[in-house]
Amino acid sequence: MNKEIVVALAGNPNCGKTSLFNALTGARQHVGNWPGVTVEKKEGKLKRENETLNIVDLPGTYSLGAYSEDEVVARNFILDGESDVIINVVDATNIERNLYLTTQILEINPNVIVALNMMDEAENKDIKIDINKISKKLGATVVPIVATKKEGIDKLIEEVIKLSKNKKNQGFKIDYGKDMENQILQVQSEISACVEENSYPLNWMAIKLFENDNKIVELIKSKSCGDKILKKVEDGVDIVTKAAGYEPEALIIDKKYEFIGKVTEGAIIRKDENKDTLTDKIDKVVTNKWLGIPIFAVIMFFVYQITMKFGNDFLGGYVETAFEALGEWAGTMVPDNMFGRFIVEGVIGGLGSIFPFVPLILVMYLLISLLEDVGYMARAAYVMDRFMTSIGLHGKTAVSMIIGSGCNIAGIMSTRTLESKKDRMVAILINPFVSCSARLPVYALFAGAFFGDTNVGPFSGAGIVIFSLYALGIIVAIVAGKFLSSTLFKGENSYFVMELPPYRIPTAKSILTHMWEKASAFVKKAGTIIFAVVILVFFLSNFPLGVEPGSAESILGRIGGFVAPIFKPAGFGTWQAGVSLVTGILAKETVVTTLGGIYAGGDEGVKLAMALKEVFTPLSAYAFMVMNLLYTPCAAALGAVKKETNSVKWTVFSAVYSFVIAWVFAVLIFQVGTLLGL
Ligand SMILES: Nc1nc2c(ncn2[C@@H]2O[C@H](COP(=O)(O)OP(=O)(O)OP(=O)(O)O)[C@@H](O)[C@H]2O)c(=O)[nH]1
Ligand SMILES: [Mg+2]
Repeated sequence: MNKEIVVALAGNPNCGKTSLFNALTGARQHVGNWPGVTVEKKEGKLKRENETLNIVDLPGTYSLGAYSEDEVVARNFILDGESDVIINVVDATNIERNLYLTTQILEINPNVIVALNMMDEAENKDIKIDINKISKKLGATVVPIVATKKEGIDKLIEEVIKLSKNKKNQGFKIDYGKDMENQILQVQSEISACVEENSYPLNWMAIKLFENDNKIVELIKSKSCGDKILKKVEDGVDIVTKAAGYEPEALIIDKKYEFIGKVTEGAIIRKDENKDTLTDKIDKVVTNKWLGIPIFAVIMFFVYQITMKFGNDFLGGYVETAFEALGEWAGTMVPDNMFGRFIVEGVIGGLGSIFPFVPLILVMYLLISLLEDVGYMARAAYVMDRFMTSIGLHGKTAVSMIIGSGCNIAGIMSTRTLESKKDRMVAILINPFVSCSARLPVYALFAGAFFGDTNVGPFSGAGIVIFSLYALGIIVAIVAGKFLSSTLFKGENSYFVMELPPYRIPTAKSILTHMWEKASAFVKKAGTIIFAVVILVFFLSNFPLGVEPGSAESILGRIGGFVAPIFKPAGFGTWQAGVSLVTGILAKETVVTTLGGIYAGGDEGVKLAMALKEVFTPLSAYAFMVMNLLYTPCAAALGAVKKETNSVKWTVFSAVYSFVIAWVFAVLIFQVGTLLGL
């Protein structure tokens, strides 16, 4: 049997690596039109005749001198020589800058095929590229592709297999000039004299030492004669600095760009370089200093309006009717005993209370992935970013918050792009305040019941309420972030300018893929954790045997009764609300299924929304929604906090401090509201 060919996909952020990965392997990894979407490596297989290619999608990186966790993943994979061939994905509209990484990769591993991606965009922009010329001067095969349309993929695979059978050992060398080369040689021989086994090419290690590359410096330090080598480097730095007028670190970068200049010279012809593109024109407005944030707010306002009107009132209505009919039908079919009630009240009542909200979640995801794929979300992150940097928070935090508005777990994971540990901790701890899609059903249920009939002009009152919660979540996150970073996580402000991708017309396929992903993720969640909670709630509300099912005397009632007093000052001190918040920690959707399960046990045919109107007022309902917005993250999100912080202490902190903040807000809203006579 043939050995698998390991192929790494490396390239700058947002150049289309994951799109290519999906095209090669048939996977459905998340693609998004902004930098930093992929934060960990993903593997997939591709079979071609009698070859098996093991393709590895890596996070994007501008260079191999990486600092943030996602970049380190890419860097280590390339440096550790784990791949037979590296496909270096290069954005054809931005070749010069992308080639900087290419030169770095080639220096460590000459087995590189350049996949010149986004050829369609280059064509649209009238960029003419002489591929042969570039390929020849670079000394690597260049294959033009369009990852999203699977163009050029076959040729690419062919070249990869060809190279894997005929691997190069050496071959790429940039001339750093006489003085520099001389010093590199000397350090090189110093290394070879005393470091017995070398994991990397000597020449490369010497260059990295002059580049002051952390990892290699550390590696050398760990050797017995490390100090001697580093002294040699230090001397070399002085000599080169004197001769060249500037430090080797800068000189090496310079020479790389000089090389890139030669590679691209006469091979790329651009038209109208100074003309403002449409992207520039739109950006002047949407990233405007004063208009940026209001525009973002207006867009999100409409997202929640459409979500409520179309997703909830329109589509959700059908699902609800279907489940009601199912419940009625099942009611006539099942025996009149515990089992029958389990089916009708437990399963259909419980799960049936959440399914009408599925279209709502999907519509929101549809809108968010549209905004993401078009490139707007990157602008939203950019304007929020500017604001957050201005109050002393790290920029990339905004990106993780925007990703968190789909799912906090993804948001928390995306903080891997933050370089400083302190910034990252802050970003992780505040992420759950940003409202995620799992909390939407809770809002939709309550906002629909209490504010559904109030319209403000053409706008849905429930939609406005939900938008206000989203905005509140972001504000609380920012304030908490400011607080944490000026108390527990004091540190230097790191500066970061976000790169804006061009606007792109999203493909129907990518949007549908997102939808499909979300829908199947939801079905999976409904079939596992949510279903488990539904069953648990049913049994706990029916035991001990002999009590009135779903009463305060049941086990469920007693658990709820135990926590309920805490929420009395917030206006929802019922055992039912209390217990739903407890189960909500398992998965936020189960707040709805728990209430559904409990109130389905009451009067025949009473709809959940009706039942809630008996026990909540609009004010206490709003306080309850705010509680849901801000309190303890769900178990899976806490799991992500644990994984990313690697600390039980901070995970517990995250669970507790958000609960306290949520409680304070809920109580304040209820008490102040009551004083105002609401
Ligand atoms: N027009 C066009 N768009 C493309 C092509 N390849 C990728 N894209 C788009 O470019 C954006 C980025 O694609 P990704 O595949 O997520 O890029 P990536 O390199 O994995 O990005 P990171 O994981 O953030 O580093 C998405 O909006 C894609 O739809 C292409 O060949 N042509
Ligand atoms: Mg990616």
